[in-house]
Amino acid sequence: MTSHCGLVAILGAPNAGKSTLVNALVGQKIAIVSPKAQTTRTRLLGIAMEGETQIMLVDTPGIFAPERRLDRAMVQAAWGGAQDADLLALVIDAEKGIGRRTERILNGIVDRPERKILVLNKVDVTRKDALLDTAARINQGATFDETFFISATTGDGVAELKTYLAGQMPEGPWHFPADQVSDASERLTATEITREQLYLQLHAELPYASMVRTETYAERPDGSVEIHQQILVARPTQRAIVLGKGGSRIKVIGAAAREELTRIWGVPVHLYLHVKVQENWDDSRDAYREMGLDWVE
Ligand SMILES: Nc1nc2c(ncn2[C@@H]2O[C@H](COP(=O)(O)OP(=O)(O)OP(=O)(O)O)[C@@H](O)[C@H]2O)c(=O)[nH]1
Repeated sequence: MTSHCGLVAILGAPNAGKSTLVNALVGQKIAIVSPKAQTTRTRLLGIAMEGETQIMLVDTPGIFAPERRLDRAMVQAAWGGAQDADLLALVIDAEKGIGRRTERILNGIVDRPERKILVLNKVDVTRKDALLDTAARINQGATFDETFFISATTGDGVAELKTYLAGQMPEGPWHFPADQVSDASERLTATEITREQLYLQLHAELPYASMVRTETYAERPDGSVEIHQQILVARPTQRAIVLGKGGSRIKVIGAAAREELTRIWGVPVHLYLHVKVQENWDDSRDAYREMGLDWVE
């Protein structure tokens, strides 16, 4: 049989469920998911296999009106991820419907030559009439070749979507070995998993003002992995929040991240976290490079 391989760009407003969908299509967690919008910062490739077809999925940061430099860089990464795609998939939170952000993306892709599909997500929590109404309204523009109704969390409709995507991929050799699920390095995975725990364990504004940096990653002779990470925050008050009373919160964050990494890699992980105050960390080019983002003026 001839092999097929192609790139699908997953677009959508923050919180639409793009990362959850990529994980569902890959069949394994590769992108971090959180109830907070704008969790996804960098371009990350998920790799799904269906028979002899390799589907590369670009999980882009949710596109929104950028004001801060960090946000602008994320938007730039999002559109970069959509370049060279064989197919564009717009994911919409069906329960919320079409907001300004989705409209902006729609305007951005309407004239693009690629095949486009509409994915209405979260059908598990959406009323049927609202669902059909949203689908009909968006399809008035005749922008989309197909419409899918899915739930990325329950898996409803995901297999059909995957089969469809596979059928759209052009003929060609695979870009990755069949058992590879993502293009993220171990370092990046470690960074992302700790960042996910920061999002999950902390509330309020703090996570947007923080950055995780993996300083060292080393395999020990016994096969386990030792990782040292810095959590950069902008102010001493934020440091105190991350640490928690007597260091209790950083302990919980570290333990959860360590467990998750051990589960993903199947080897014991030793994780050391240090919280560091660095004012204006988000104004440094180095920080952007480490996050996989381009510096924007
Ligand atoms: N009920 C329900 N919740 C979902 C579904 N898919 C995703 N979610 C939830 O929606 C929230 C956002 O999901 P993500 O996958 O992080 O969304 P995203 O579009 O990648 O978000 P950004 O990283 O902000 O761009 C999470 O709390 C998910 O658990 C679904 O099918 N049904």
